Amino acid sequence: MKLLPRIQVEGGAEWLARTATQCLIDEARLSPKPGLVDSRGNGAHLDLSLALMERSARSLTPTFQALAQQSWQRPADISLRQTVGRLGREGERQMMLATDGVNTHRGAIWALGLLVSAVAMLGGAGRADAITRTAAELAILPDSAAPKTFSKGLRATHRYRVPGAREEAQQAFPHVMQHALPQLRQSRLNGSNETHARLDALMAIMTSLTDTCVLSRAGMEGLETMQLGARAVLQAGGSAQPEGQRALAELDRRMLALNASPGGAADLLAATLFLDRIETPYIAN
Ligand SMILES: CC(C)(COP(=O)(O)OP(=O)(O)OC[C@H]1O[C@@H](n2cnc3c(N)ncnc32)[C@H](O[C@H]2O[C@H](COP(=O)(O)OP(=O)(O)OP(=O)(O)O)[C@@H](O)[C@H]2O)[C@@H]1O)[C@@H](O)C(=O)NCCC(=O)NCCS
Ligand SMILES: Nc1ncnc2[nH]cnc12
Repeated sequence: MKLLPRIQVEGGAEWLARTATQCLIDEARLSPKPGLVDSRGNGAHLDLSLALMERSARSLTPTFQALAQQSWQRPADISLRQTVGRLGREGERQMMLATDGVNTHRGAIWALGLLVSAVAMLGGAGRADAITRTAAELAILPDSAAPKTFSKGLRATHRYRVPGAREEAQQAFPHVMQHALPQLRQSRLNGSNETHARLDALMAIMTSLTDTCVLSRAGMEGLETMQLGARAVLQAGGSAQPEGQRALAELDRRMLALNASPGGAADLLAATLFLDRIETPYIAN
């Protein structure tokens, strides 16, 4: 009997890590995604492939597991923020080792890492709104050990005066909670299959995210192309409809012509799939 809490932590952490990894793999395989790596190919990327994305996702399971173990039933305070930051950076190192130095999942480690920690902080369960609020409590705490380097994302948020990955988490993931999760579930209710429902959820994120990957590669023209194109897909009834499929193919063509890839939106789709599974775990296993 005395061992039960320990078993709960270990079993819960292992399940959360496996689920987070699977959501990264599901996101990578989902097709057709505009500009992104998917089952068809490399999208706008010269240095990425589906095999590399999957290898990267698998390299992150121990990071997610450690995040869950260390966060179990702990409050959002500086001590936990430091632990999560250290584990997140160690995860980035593992990812770079697995990919020979290609940045596949930096934004995903941030978003899913915070969400895995938040579920654990809540004792291994919880509704999506409580989880994202808890993740935000952690994300707004100062990261004293952060390197003082200027990342591509930071440069884009300053240049275009827009929010990026940091703000998305600090605001409790509005693109997941207000756009992607409702769209995922509405498309399922409308009778769409899982692939179309997930593509629609991705479109819902892309209608308004200021994705710093797109901004870095293709500027404001790329961002507007992404947002307008995603709106056109949803206005045509979504990716299950022939007109929506035509709009999606057109968006893919335009994103490739601009060398634009919405890596941040892809990360938030993985985060959406994760929260969806936490709320309905029978889908996952
Ligand atoms: C706070 C951090 C997220 C650091 O953020 P920052 O903006 O300073 O740094 P970036 O390195 O740019 O990483 C941000 C990544 O987040 C994704 N993203 C972009 N826009 C948004 C958005 N609006 N909302 C949410 N997420 C967003 C995106 O990740 C994806 O793209 C990556 C590939 O990007 P890039 O390297 O630019 O690649 P290419 O365009 O292909 O480059 P080239 O080929 O042209 O060279 C890929 O990783 C996707 O995941 C952004 O890149 C956070 O990372 C941090 O502080 N971490 C420290 C550790 C920590 O505290 N962790 C705690 C939780 S575990
Ligand atoms: N499918 C994908 N393609 C390119 N970059 C990504 N970042 C996260 N998922 C991605």
